[in-house]
Amino acid sequence: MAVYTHVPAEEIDAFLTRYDAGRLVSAKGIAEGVENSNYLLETTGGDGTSHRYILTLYEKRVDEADLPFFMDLLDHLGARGCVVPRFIADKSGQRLQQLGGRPACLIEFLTGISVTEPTPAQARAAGVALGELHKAAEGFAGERRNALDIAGWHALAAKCGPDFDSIAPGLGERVAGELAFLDAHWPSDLDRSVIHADLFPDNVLMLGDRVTGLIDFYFSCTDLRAYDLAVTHSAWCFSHDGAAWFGERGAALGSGYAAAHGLTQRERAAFPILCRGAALRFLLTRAYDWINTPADALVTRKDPLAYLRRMDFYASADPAVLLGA
Ligand SMILES: Nc1ncnc2c1ncn2[C@@H]1O[C@H](COP(=O)(O)OP(=O)(O)O)[C@@H](O)[C@H]1O
Ligand SMILES: N[C@@H](CCOP(=O)(O)O)C(=O)O
Repeated sequence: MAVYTHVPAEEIDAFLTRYDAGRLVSAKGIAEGVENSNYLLETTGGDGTSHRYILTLYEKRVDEADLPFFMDLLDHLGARGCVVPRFIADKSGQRLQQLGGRPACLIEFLTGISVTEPTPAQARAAGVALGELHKAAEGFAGERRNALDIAGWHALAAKCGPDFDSIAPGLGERVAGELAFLDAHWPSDLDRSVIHADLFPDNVLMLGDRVTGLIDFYFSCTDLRAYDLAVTHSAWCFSHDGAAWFGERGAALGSGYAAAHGLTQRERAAFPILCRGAALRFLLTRAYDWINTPADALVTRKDPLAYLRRMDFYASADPAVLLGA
């Protein structure tokens, strides 16, 4: 469960009086997620209708100064037909608040379920949604540096230092070797745009094969567009432990993305390296969290080694099979 900051229900009820959002009926900490504290709120309006909202308190890696970028991006994407949640303004037009000593926002609740074992049809729908997101992001004026780029990976690796080997013997050496490989081979000539950068199945809400919501844009940034597809590939096309790769999902994801956005030959050629980078990025944040998560946080830490297995797979896979024919 990701709740780092505990807010009593009375405080949430008082907080809600700033909004035209009704009175609090229930507030529940949300089990999923690792970055922020999230509550699902249910309220009743004056006419007796009930409403649901997400209350997010920003922790850890989210810098308060970046919140206007995320808000503007979701306004831009929402206005262009992407199913993304709105940040809700209070009675004075303010969207960014403070609660429990943290920056906090009230956010539109979107229906849908996060799939745990995506079918190829669902992977294709995710590819289409990512392609449409990239199309909709064209013309967005905001920019945000990716704090988790290669320089950021080096910095994280240095912070984990000797603790890597407490996760698995030899892990520090593996990470150093992969960083050296990526330093030498990371492409610099591919198109850049605003990307989601964390489009895991738990950040895509679906009903059947239909995408009903894209959430959790708190890693979104300006970076290589095809790197976003690589992140999504690493998250959607493997078993949770990273031991099994599902080629049909990869082909479906790739064909959905290519149909909605298009993928150049240079992006296809660089794809295996982008996937190695994506695998290392999540290995590193998971390893850092494995070592540093506070003991009293209600959060399920994610296994770094599940991303070491993906990294190994990408390093040895036939590049031609990753996105299908
Ligand atoms: N706008 C939303 N509509 C519906 N559910 C949401 C929304 N935002 C978050 N959630 C729920 O909260 C969970 C955690 O949110 P997320 O933004 O992924 O957290 P974190 O940033 O901590 O990883 C999601 O998996 C989803 O179940
Ligand atoms: N997707 C990352 C962790 C970030 O959590 P999320 O709930 O925001 O996706 C991972 O799986 O390591």
